[in-house]
Amino acid sequence: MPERSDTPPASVLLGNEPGSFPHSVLAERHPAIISQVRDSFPYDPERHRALDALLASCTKGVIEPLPADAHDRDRWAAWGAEAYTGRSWFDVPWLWSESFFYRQLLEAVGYFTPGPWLGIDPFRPSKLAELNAPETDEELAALDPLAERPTDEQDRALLHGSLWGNRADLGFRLSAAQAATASDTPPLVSDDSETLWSLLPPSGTATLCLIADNAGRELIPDLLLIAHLLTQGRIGRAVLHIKPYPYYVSDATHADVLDALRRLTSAPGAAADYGRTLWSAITDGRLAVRAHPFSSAPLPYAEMPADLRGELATATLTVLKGDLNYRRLVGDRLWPPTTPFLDVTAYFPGSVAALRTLKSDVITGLDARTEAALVAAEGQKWRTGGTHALIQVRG
Ligand SMILES: O=P(O)(O)OC[C@H]1O[C@](O)(CO)[C@@H](O)[C@@H]1O
Repeated sequence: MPERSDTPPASVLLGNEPGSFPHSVLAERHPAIISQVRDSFPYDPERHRALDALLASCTKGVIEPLPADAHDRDRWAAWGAEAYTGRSWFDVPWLWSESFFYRQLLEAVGYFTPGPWLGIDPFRPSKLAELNAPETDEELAALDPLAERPTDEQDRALLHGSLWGNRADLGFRLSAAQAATASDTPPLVSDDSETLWSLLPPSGTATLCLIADNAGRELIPDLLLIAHLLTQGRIGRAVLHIKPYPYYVSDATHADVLDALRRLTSAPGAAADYGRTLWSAITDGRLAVRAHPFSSAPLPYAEMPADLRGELATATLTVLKGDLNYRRLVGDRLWPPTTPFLDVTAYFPGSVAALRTLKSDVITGLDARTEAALVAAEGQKWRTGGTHALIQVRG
């Protein structure tokens, strides 16, 4: 059972308010993603017809059921599909709507259907383009001078690399944390990194669960951070939670982990050392990769199943990456920004940290002065622009 919190729940975000960010995601972003997917591979007419049907459904229609023989139909029923089928995508919880959209998109392209498209990730071309971009080379080259710096600087740079990587911007250059935003408000709106480091002393015994977000230029710095923590003895073991199937365009799957590892091991200089550290940690069991079905559930983590709760309870620290995981961690609700992070995560089965750039309206744990400065400088744009970030920890 979740631990009690005295904070009354705020309203769950829906997508039915024109002009709001959730509405724009459903009304504009989802159709654009369907177009992008159409162009990613030479899909056959049947796949195009299924994409046409999904486009009509998600813009003007209602939520359709999964096929009767879908392998995960019962799971989605337990996650709410029975209650939401037949309703407008805009009138059910936004988190649910968005998550089910990606499930139906995979249905449309035959990802789960025996045949030629089985297991073909429609987002793989864009993920690979990002992984192989010259910017990634530059960012990996920055690891060479970093290797000469004192350990505490490396700690900080790699933590910030993982944090800002969520903006698809590897930030392990030491200046990243000071980079100015458009309004000159601080890039980090909340910074509990000292608590985070205090939870991982270099004793070699800690277990880290890292619940990953995006592939490519976010996953690379996540992996670098894990390699660094293992090398420094701040952790003895890590479990990397990834998605069981392609999700939210760029979310990391096991194939993406393997692509990222190969990218590291084939790079020149220090990057390859990190790659080899990770490769041997996987082969000797110090780094495990796990694709729990709940990783792509349309539900907050407060509703996580008992097996996952048990697993996270044994971790020294669980780090959740990214915006979507943050929404799921604190509940996808329009909290007053000063709602204590400790209250809304009181249910979590162990120490937990969020590393997130701000890309949706949900926010907790701000002090009143920070919130006032952000609003004065940017109105409400700071919530969704991706130019601000946070490190929040419940020890
Ligand atoms: O990759 P991240 O950081 O989880 O961000 C994904 C975010 O993108 C959106 O899908 C649309 O902007 C948000 O709903 C979601 O929170």
